[in-house]
Amino acid sequence: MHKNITERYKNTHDSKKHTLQKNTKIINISKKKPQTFIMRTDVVTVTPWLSPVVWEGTFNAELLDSIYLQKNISIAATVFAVGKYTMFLKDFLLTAQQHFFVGFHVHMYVFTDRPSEVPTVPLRANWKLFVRMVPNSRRWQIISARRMEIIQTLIEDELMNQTDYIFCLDVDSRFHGRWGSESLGALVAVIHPGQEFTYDRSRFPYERHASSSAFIASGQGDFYYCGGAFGGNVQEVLQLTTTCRRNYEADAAKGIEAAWQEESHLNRYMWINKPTKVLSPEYLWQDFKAWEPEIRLVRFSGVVKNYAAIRPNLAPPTQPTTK
Ligand SMILES: CC(=O)N[C@H]1[C@@H](OP(=O)(O)OP(=O)(O)OC[C@H]2O[C@@H](n3ccc(=O)[nH]c3=O)[C@H](O)[C@@H]2O)O[C@H](CO)[C@H](O)[C@@H]1O
Ligand SMILES: [Mn+2]
Repeated sequence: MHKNITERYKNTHDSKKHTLQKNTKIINISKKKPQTFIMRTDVVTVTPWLSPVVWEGTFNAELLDSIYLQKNISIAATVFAVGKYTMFLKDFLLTAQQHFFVGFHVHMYVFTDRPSEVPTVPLRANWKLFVRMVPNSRRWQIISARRMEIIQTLIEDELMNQTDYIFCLDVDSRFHGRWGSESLGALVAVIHPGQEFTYDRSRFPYERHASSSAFIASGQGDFYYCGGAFGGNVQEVLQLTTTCRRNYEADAAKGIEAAWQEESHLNRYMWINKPTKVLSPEYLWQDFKAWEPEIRLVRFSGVVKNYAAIRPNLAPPTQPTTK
């Protein structure tokens, strides 16, 4: 791996001025793209547990691709389109072709109760699309939360030892910019766009009832992460989905549903098991929000939708958040 990278960049080095020690694995690319290494100072770029927080301007996409392409990795993605949400599939899939892991092996899993409504879109050469049946439900909360169980089963039955990474994405969204190898990590969370990333954590809409297994006490927690995009390697995402599913079901058996369903359980999980990579809200913005000054590029964004028209039961979110 290092040999090829070194070769790729060796022409950019002035070997007389920058002599690398024999066999060194440190590659001096700062001469080629110095701007890559001027860290952003307007945003958090590393967590207190030393995981990177990925923003435009903090990474070299070409270098990262050259590292990961050599590994011949495969990436699975899941997207659920149950009931009327099939209307979002076309734009989701078309824009994913343009921006999501371009050049990599991508296996896209579409879960739906209406397979006849899955649009036919031209696929890139190294893409595969799989359509899987799932039941509908009378409550959108259950459709959303059951994703954890279905992803757990998918990994157990099909992806383990076959696929390297998986990302689990909301369908009511479109890609607008690169989402690629910079996002890869063992356990990957995305900072929720609706929660101003500068907020005090006491204002985050974590589940605040101690009776729920998604409970996070006031003063605790790191970031508020979104349920609409998360991922990692298949082993880690199996742990995550298994735990969130178990906790969601344990709550349900007690008649409890956390404030934001599986998103609340995901936040609890990510607080206990720190993500090894955190993606900025560039990786899930919302179309109705103006870009904040910190947002230099929106990569993936939720479309504006009429909740009452497309959800099987009611209703816009009732919580006092910007979700
Ligand atoms: C941006 C973001 O992080 N959004 C999260 C947020 O609300 P959202 O308002 O984004 O939730 P949503 O309506 O998009 O539902 C989540 C997802 O469930 C699927 N779906 C839902 C309803 C339905 O009738 N059919 C269907 O297929 C679909 O893939 C959708 O994208 O909170 C939800 C749980 O409270 C989820 O955690 C969402 O991911
Ligand atoms: Mn959504």
